[in-house]
This record gives sequence, structure tokens and C-alpha cells, in this order.
Amino acid sequence: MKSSNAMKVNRMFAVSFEPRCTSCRPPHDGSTTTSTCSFPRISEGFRFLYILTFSCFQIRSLKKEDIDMAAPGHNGDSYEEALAALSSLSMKRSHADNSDKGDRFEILFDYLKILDLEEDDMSKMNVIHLAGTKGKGSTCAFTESILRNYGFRTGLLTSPHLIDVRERFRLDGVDISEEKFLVYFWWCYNRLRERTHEEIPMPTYFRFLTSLAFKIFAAEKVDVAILEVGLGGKLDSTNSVQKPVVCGVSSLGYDHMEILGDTLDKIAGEKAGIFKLGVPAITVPQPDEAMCVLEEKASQLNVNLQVVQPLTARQLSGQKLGLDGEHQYLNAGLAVSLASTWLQQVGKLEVPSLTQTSILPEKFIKGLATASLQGRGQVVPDQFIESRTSEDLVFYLDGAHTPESMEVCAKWFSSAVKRDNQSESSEHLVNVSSGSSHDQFSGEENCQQILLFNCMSVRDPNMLLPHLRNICANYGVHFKKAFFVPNMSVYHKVGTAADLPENDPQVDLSWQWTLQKVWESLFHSERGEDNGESSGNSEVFTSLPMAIKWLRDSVRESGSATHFQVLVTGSLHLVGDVLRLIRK
Ligand SMILES: Nc1ncnc2c1ncn2[C@@H]1O[C@H](COP(=O)(O)OP(=O)(O)OP(=O)(O)O)[C@@H](O)[C@H]1O
Ligand SMILES: [Mg+2]
Ligand SMILES: [Mg+2]
Repeated sequence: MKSSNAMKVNRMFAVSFEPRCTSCRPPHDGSTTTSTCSFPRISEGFRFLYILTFSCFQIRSLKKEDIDMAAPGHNGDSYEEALAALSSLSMKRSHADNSDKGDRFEILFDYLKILDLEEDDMSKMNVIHLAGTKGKGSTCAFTESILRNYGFRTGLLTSPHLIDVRERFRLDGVDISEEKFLVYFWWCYNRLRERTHEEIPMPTYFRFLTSLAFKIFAAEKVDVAILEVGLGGKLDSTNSVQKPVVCGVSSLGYDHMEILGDTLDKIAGEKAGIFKLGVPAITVPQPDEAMCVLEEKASQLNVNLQVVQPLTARQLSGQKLGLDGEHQYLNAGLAVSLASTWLQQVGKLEVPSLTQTSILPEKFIKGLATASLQGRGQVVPDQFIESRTSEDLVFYLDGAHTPESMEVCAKWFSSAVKRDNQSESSEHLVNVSSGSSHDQFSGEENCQQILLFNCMSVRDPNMLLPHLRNICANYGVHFKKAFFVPNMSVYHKVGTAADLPENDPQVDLSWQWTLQKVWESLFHSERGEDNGESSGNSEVFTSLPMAIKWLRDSVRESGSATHFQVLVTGSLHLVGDVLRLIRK
């Protein structure tokens, strides 16, 4: 096997003693004296930080002047300043349409050159590349976790982030540290600022982040980089990787139709644009029209397209997946195949043939059971409420925002609340029989399910809300109320956990009224009336904190007799905002 913990330690030392200038070369005895270093522009205070930073990791291709350029102080030393610079990049979300110079796909290769990323650097990353409409992030998280459990050094690029942009870049399963991020960020940003011009303008936001990820993963010498496509496939910035080890396509459905096309076969064609000549490709069962296109593209490239089935509970030998929900068995099945193909091709590992009936190797199971990704089937009790038990106000967070994902989200929520209420009731019974409880709580009766919703106005709420309500109702879960709120984090601004905008009294709520109308119409149509009046089943709040305050006040007023189970969905931004407000 190529990598092990011992090898990682070796690597750390190997890189830590590669001097960037003779004056800061560490002494041969390995001690870390810093007295001879004299980087201009780096103050005494920062010198220590720099030596520390550079002795913990290597930026292989950075020269002394580059380090000066990236030094804190050159562009401001705070994380916020880096985020402001990032926010200044164009947020254009369309894929390359060649409508102007900056949109060309080929320009991505210019950025790689500017960042000193040679073809060799790119191929050493041993990329796993994943497109799809839904399940990309989850599948990538499972895949990364499996390979990390095999001892490989991993880089993971996902999108979007919920709270902090560093969530997009994981090294060995952990979000990149602020210190490392700042060094790489300023190096890339300044390089690009310096060397871009009218013909090759600064990259847009997502293209910059992708290039930054390549620089980070190459410099950190990851054994494997797992890359989630941002939008589509063929013209996505991650597709500048020319020779991945293996490609995948997760579940296909309808999203970004204004860019990718309005039929499944057009959407599938864009996603299959990541397939490369002779590179193995794996997918999950897809609707026929999508599968035909994937197969056709694969055969044109001499690719054997493998179709994998969802994992079974038996394969996991009783362990639970790290991400909750039935749909995650499908994502996990794809991840198992991606990881085992990679292991066979690069890791030179004999992975036993994985059949649906056999139990997976231990490292696969551990990887799958410990994988994590915020805001996907996540359950978080409110950590600020002063109440009797942590079950009084619980948030069920899932960033579904397409019809198919709303469906899986509704199923997940329904079974999660049932499971939680059942376990609560049985705990209560144990307490009552042992005489340790005096309250009247009797499981489901005192639990109210609330929906907290927002979605972007490019989406059709008629494709989301009726679906959600009907599926939950089929499972016997009925929302007592639905709350519609505007998003707090501004899409074009990159924020941090500490950075929440003030309550804005001028906020435009017209979209939230529209959402409410769609929700109310579901009740009216059931009763065969539509007098345009609110049935009291829903409410529009001017801000998210107001909605959360309402919930906290209601728990308090009921003396904890009522428990609230709040499904937060429709937007990953909303999910991120809620997480900022309920977690300490
Ligand atoms: N296989 C799947 N089929 C349908 N919906 C899914 C599937 N996997 C995940 N989802 C839904 O999609 C949401 C986002 O999941 P995930 O982050 O894994 O997908 P993604 O493709 O990265 O999404 P995004 O478009 O936001 O980047 C989940 O919260 C869940 O509601
Ligand atoms: Mg998407
Ligand atoms: Mg994603």
C-alpha cells in the first residue's frame, strides 16, 4: 500500500525542511530557530507564524517573492479581507458560453499556467470527478472518507458552502485551516491579479475557487483529489482535469434548466461531458432518456459505463451510514464503486470483488459510517434555548431544492421524526415505570412539525411545496404551520460564521408572500374553496431570527409541554443561516 500513517509523518518532515531561502533553512539538528530569517515585509510577529506555517506544510512551487506577495499585511491580514476580495469576483453562474473572452472554457488552462500548475501536477492528483443533479456532495464525502480510511492523503472539493467558504476545501477530511487558506488564497489571487489582462480577465468566483483548490491539492501533495462538479459538467471549471482516474454521475433530474437544457437527455449530455477517453465511468440507475445519453457518450469514448445499485444494509454489517436517509444508500453505492475502482487503479490494492450480498471490507464500512456533510439530513437541537430537554426545539436540516430532492427530503424527515418520537416515547415509558418522571409527555401527541422554508426565485415552488406536503402527509406527518422567511446571507457576499447582516426593515417579502400563497392554496384546494385568505397554517416572517424567536417563545410559553420539530429546507443558504443561529 502506498500510504500509511508513518508515511504521512515522513512526508510532513520531508516537506518541512525544504527551505525557501537560505537564510531560513532550518539547522541540521532539526531545531526550529528562526533568528536568521529575514523576509522583507514580514514583521517579527508574523515571522514566527510563517516559519510555523511553512514548516508544517509545503507550497512546492512558491518562490521567495511569491511568499512575500502572499504575506499577511500585503493585502491585509484578516480573513475578512480575503473574503472581501473573493466577493469582488464576478458571481456569474452560467457555464462557459463563449459570449465574451472571459467565458471561454479554454481560458481555464491559462489560469492553470498562471498558477504554475503543469499537466504533471494535475495528473499526480489522481482525480475522482463527479457530476450529477443530486447527491454529488454526499457521494464525494463518502468516497473521500473511504479512501482516507485506507491511509491515503485526501483533498475534497465540494460546493456550495453553508457557512464558511473553507468548507469547500477539505484536506484529510478536515476543512482547510484559516492560516493555510490565507496563504494559498493570496498567492493565487495576487498572481492572477498580476498576470491577467483584457484578453485573459480575472476568473469568475467559481473558476477562481476551482483553480485555488487545484493549487492547494497539488501543493499539499494529496494522493487523491475528489472533485464535485459545480454546474453541469462539460463546461464546468473542474472539467479542466484532463485525465481523471475515474468519473461518476450521480442521480440526474431537473435543475439549472435555463443553462443546461430543459430535457433530461440534454441535461445528461452536459453531465456526460466529464467522461474522458478510456477513463472508467460509473453511474446509478437513471431514467431511460438520461441513461441512453450516458451510454452513448460513454461508448463514443470507449468507456465502460458501470451502473451500480444502492448499498444494502447487509453490506454494512449493521452499521449506519454517516449521512441519514434512504437516498444515501444510493450515493454510498456509487461511492463504494468509485473508491474501489480508484484503489485498483492507483492504490494497487486488491479490493475483493464487491457484490450486493457480501459484507464490505472493514475500511469501507468505517469510511461510510463516519462520512459527514453539513445540512444533508442533519438533526440539530437548538443550543440556545433554555428548556427542560434538548428535544424541545429540534431542527431537521436538509438543503433540498429540486423536485427529486424535495421528495427524498420529505421521506427522510417523515421517517426521522417518527423514529425520534418513538425512541422518545419508549425512553419516557422507562422513566415512568422507574418512577423518575412526573410530566405528561406521551410521544407524538405533544410534537408539532413546522416547516421553515425559502427557495430561490428562479425555482418553481409549485414543483416543490405540494410534493413536500403530500409525501409527508402520506407518511402521516402533517405540518402544523409553515414559515416563509427571506435568506439572511447575501448570495454574492462570502460570509463567515460571525457575519450576519442586521435585520432589514425594508426587506422585500414579495417572494415569501408568493410561497405562502402556494402553500395556502394546497389547503384551499383540499377544502374546495379559495377566498384568498390565510388559513392560519402559515406565516411570513420579516427575518429568520424573528421566526426562530417565535419558536423559542412558544416552547417557553407552553412550559416545554409542546415540542417543535422544524424541517428547514428549500435552500442550502437558509440551512446555513439556521445553523449559525442555533449552534454554539
Ligand atoms: N441520490 C439522491 N437523489 C435525490 N436527491 C438527493 C440524492 N442525494 C441527495 N439528495 C438531496 O439533495 C440534497 C443535496 O445533496 P448533495 O449535497 O449530496 O447533492 P449535490 O448534488 O451536491 O447538490 P447541490 O446541487 O446543492 O450541489 C440533499 O440534501 C438531499 O435532499
Ligand atoms: Mg446543483
Ligand atoms: Mg453540492
